[in-house]
Amino acid sequence: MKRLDTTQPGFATGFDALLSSARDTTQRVDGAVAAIIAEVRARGDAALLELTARFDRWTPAGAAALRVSAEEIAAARQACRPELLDALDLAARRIERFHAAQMPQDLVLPEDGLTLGLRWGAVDAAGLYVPGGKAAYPSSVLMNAIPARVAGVERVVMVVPTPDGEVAPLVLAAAERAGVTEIWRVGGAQAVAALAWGTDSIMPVDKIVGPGNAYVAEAKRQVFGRVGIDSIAGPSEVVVLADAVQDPARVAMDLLAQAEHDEAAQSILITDSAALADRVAEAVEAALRTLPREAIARASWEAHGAILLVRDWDEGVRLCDRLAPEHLEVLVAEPEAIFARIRHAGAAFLGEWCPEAVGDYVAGPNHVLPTGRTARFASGLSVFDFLKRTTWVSATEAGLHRVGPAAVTLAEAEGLGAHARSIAMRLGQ
Ligand SMILES: NC(=O)c1ccc[n+]([C@@H]2O[C@H](COP(=O)([O-])OP(=O)(O)OC[C@H]3O[C@@H](n4cnc5c(N)ncnc54)[C@H](O)[C@@H]3O)[C@@H](O)[C@H]2O)c1
Ligand SMILES: N[C@H](CO)Cc1c[nH]c[nH+]1
Ligand SMILES: [Zn+2]
Repeated sequence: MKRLDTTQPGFATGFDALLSSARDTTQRVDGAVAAIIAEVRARGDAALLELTARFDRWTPAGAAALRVSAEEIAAARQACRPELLDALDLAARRIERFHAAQMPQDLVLPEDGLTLGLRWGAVDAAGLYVPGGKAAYPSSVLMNAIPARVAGVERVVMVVPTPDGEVAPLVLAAAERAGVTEIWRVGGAQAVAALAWGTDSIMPVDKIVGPGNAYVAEAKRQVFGRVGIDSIAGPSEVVVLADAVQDPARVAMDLLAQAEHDEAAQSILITDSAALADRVAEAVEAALRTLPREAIARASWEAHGAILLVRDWDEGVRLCDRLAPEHLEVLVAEPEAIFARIRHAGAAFLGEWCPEAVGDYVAGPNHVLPTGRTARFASGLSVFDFLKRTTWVSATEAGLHRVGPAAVTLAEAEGLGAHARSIAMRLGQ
C-alpha cells in the first residue's frame, strides 16, 4: 500500500504513479486472443470444444452439450436454497424497477412544415458475458440480463465458462429469473468470438456486454465493429472519501470489498485526518487475516492500494476526479454536498449506511461500471446499452418550399448535383 501526503514534496510523482499503474493486462494477451478468434472463425464448434477442454478442463460430448438445457435449469433452481432464491428475487425486482425507470421517450418535434422525430428501438440479439473462471457471479447475471430484457431485447444469449464442467446452480437460477433465452457453457475469448461470428450451434448476436478477465476484455475490443460492445471493464476499483469520525474497521472492510475481487483491483482511501489514515491502515491488516480471499485481497492492497492524506475536501474532490473511480464512497458529514462537487465516478454511495456492496447486489443501479479512469467519458451498463435511435423526418409541400432552397444552395456548394436536383425538381425548379 502506498501512503501519500499532499503536503509532502514527493506527492505529485507518487500520485502520477498511482494513476498510471499498469493493472490492465489486455495488451499482453492481444496475440493469444487474436489466435483464439481466428480459430473459432475458421473451425466454429470444433474450436469451441477444443478450447473449452484446454482452458476449462472439461470435454463436452459434442457441441449440443455446450447448451444448458431447460431440464438442467429447472434442476438448478430446485437445488438452490429458498432463501437464496428469495434474495435473488428481491435483487431482481429492485434492478428491474430502476432500469424500467430509465426507459427514454420517443421524440416528435413539428417545425416549419417538417416533423422531426427520434424513435428508440432495442437490438435484436444481445450476448451477455458472465464471468466464471475464479468465482461465480449470479448478481452479474441479473445486472447484465435485466437491462436487456427491460429494453425489449428478444434474444438474450448468456455465455459462462464452466471450469470442470460445473455451472453454479444460482447462476442458472438467476438467468432464468432475469429472462435469459439461451445459455451456453463456454467462456473466455472463444465465447466472445462465437457470439460475434457465430458457429453452427450459436447464432451471432448484435451486441456483446459484460465484464470478464483480460482475455474477455481484449476479445471484446477485437470484435468491436462486427458487433457492438459496452465498455471494456478492467479490474475493480473503489475510492473512499472518509473524515475523522468514521469507523476505521468499516472503512477498511469497504476497501477490502473491492480488493478481494482481483489481485489487480485497486482500493484508495482519501482522508483529511492523519489519525484515521493510521487507524484504517491497521484495521486493513487486522481484517485481511480474517478474509476467506485473504491472498487475493492482500495482493491487491499491497500492490495497488493507497491512502491519500489531504489538507481539505477541495483537494480531496480534485484528486478523486483525477482518479475517476469505478466506485466512490462518500463517508463525510453532508455527503450529498461533497458528491455534488465530484464530476467523474461510475457509481457513488453516499453516507455511512450505504457500503458499496449494497450496490453490487440489491440497490438497483447496475454494478457493471467503467473502470481504469474511463468514468471520465463512460457510464455503467443501463437500458441505453441495448437501445439505439432512429431519427425520422416528414415534410409537407409547404415545408419543403420553406427549407428546400437552402438545401439546394448547400448541395450546389458541395458540387453534388443529384442532391440539389432531387430537391429542386420537387420545388418546380
Ligand atoms: N465489473 C464487474 O461488474 C465485474 C463483475 C464480476 C466479475 N468481474 C471481474 O471479472 C473478472 C473475471 O475473471 P475470471 O478469470 O474469474 O473469469 P472469466 O470468465 O472472465 O475468464 C475465464 C476464462 O478465461 C479464459 N482464460 C483463462 N486463462 C487463459 C489463457 N491462459 N489463455 C486463454 N484464455 C484463458 C478461459 O477461456 C476461461 O474460461 C475478474 O477480474 C472480476 O473482478 C467484474
Ligand atoms: N464489485 C463488482 C464490480 O462492480 C461487482 C460484483 C459482483 N459481485 C460482487 N461484486
Ligand atoms: Zn463487488
